[in-house]
Amino acid sequence: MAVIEFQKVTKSYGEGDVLKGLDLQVEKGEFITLLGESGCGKTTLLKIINGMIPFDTGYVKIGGKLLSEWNIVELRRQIGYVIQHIGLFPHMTVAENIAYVLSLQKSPKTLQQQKAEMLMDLVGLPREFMPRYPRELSGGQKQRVGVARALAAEPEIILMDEPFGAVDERTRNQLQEEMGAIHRQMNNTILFVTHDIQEAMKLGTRVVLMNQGVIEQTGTPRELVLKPANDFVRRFLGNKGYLALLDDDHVSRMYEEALKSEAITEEIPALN
Ligand SMILES: Nc1ncnc2c1ncn2[C@@H]1O[C@H](COP(=O)(O)OP(=O)(O)OP(=O)(O)O)[C@@H](O)[C@H]1O
Repeated sequence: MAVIEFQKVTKSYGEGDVLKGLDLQVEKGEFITLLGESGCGKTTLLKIINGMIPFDTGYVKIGGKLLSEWNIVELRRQIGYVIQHIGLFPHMTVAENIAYVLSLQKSPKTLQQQKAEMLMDLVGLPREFMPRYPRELSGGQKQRVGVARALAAEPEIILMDEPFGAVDERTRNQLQEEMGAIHRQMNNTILFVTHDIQEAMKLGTRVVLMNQGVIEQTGTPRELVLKPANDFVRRFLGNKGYLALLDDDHVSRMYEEALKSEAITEEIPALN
């Protein structure tokens, strides 16, 4: 059973449809990267999932249950949400921010403390940061707290909207590595919005490439590059898709082999 299911979903903010009959099924444990140009509807899709934006027609199921049947507060507590400017609570310490959902659930203080410690280790934050306030953290550290906070209630689904867009490149790379490791360890279902091809290719077990409210292609990074569904995909990825794949040693080796094999050489996009 799909954890998230969209069937012919449309959404308009007034003029024209921003989502145009979108179908998407996400299985448990997938790391989906939602890729596409600014304004193509990525954030809208994401916010429909946690009920922050209503849709017009079609249906959406979360955990097999129609969105309309969910108690929205309960739903949101089961879905972690991480955004670019993370919105940590400024008057709460790092530990309190991380344990926020647990405190709402009235879980015992000792458990909150243990959970916060475990999550700080997981996202690579030194424990001595626990009593600090958000204003005393760097951008990358704030994002780590944001990720830890989103993980605290052990949500099945985590939505991430350009979470690493505002940090420097080195920190961004580190955060990407860590997110990949967290996903491998926790095996939750992640939907991650980005307009950065490199990031989408690096993180996604499956990439969903959107364009003006429709999905042009979904597939593994490799499938998108080797078997682009249409000219849009081919143009969008261009050399960047190919080069992003080459960043991964393993895929790079597969490519070397593929380049030697006449059978699929033609499917590899030209590098000029
Ligand atoms: N509340 C709103 N009212 C009116 N139009 C909106 C609203 N929110 C989004 N839109 C429009 O809907 C379209 C899709 O927006 P959305 O934020 O989903 O795109 P996106 O792919 O996430 O873009 P970006 O990468 O720039 O964040 C855009 O044209 C945007 O201007």
